[in-house]
Amino acid sequence: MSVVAIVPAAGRGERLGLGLPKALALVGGLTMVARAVDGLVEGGVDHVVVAAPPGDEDTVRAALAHRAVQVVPGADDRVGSVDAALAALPAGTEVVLVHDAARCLCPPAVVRAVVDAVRAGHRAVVPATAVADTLKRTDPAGVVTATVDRRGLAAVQTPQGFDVATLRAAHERARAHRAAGEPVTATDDAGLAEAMGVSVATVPGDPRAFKVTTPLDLAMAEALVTAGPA
Ligand SMILES: Nc1ccn([C@@H]2O[C@H](COP(=O)(O)OP(=O)(O)OP(=O)(O)O)[C@@H](O)[C@H]2O)c(=O)n1
Ligand SMILES: C[C@](O)(CO)[C@H](O)COP(=O)(O)O
Repeated sequence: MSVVAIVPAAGRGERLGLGLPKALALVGGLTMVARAVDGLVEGGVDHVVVAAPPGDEDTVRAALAHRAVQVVPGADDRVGSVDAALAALPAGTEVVLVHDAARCLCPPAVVRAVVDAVRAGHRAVVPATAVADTLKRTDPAGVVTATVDRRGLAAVQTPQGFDVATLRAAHERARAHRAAGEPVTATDDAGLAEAMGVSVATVPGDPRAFKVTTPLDLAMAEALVTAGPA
């Protein structure tokens, strides 16, 4: 059974603020996109398709030197970037993972757990962690209006895994909504599958699979790599 990973890496990294696409930022001397791809391959993925910032495809290819990956131009948002990579999936793909380049320290064990759960028959699988903070709703002025019961809530990471037909159908549906002028509000691929009524299973996530979003996250990633395997 062929396992292919799509790596959305086309974001501009505005919140990181380095003036370069986030996937090309270095963590321990290696780009985030290269670290993300290496973790996927170590986790048993057979082939990787990377969605690069349009115009930066060659830079991303150079960052991935010696790795057998396909690089395609991404799009204006994450859903579009994943959709662009989906169009490039090789024939014979059965399990497909979608994994943020920005979650570059995700342990290979999480990748394996997601793949195993799809192979076990789940159409959609996400790594999930417990929510540690108390959650509040606020009004536009920032005043708390309610405390949210966090029991039963989970923070969801990537890689997210799907049987290929499910992910294709979810993105076809999103594309059709967009073509009809309707907004697509899902912030992850599992959300697109949920919108079609697909049941999404969870496997345990890992704190090291955190998304590098801000300069503090980058400093934490650097510190983790310097500290070595935990
Ligand atoms: N048009 C986009 C936007 C995001 N992504 C990817 O989706 C993942 C999660 O996105 P995020 O962390 O929000 O990255 P950025 O969009 O780069 O962040 P920012 O909003 O700060 O610019 C990242 O690996 C990013 O490269 C993508 O492939 N295409
Ligand atoms: C896909 C994701 O990483 C799952 O937690 C997350 O939704 C991406 O969010 P962003 O809006 O692209 O930062």
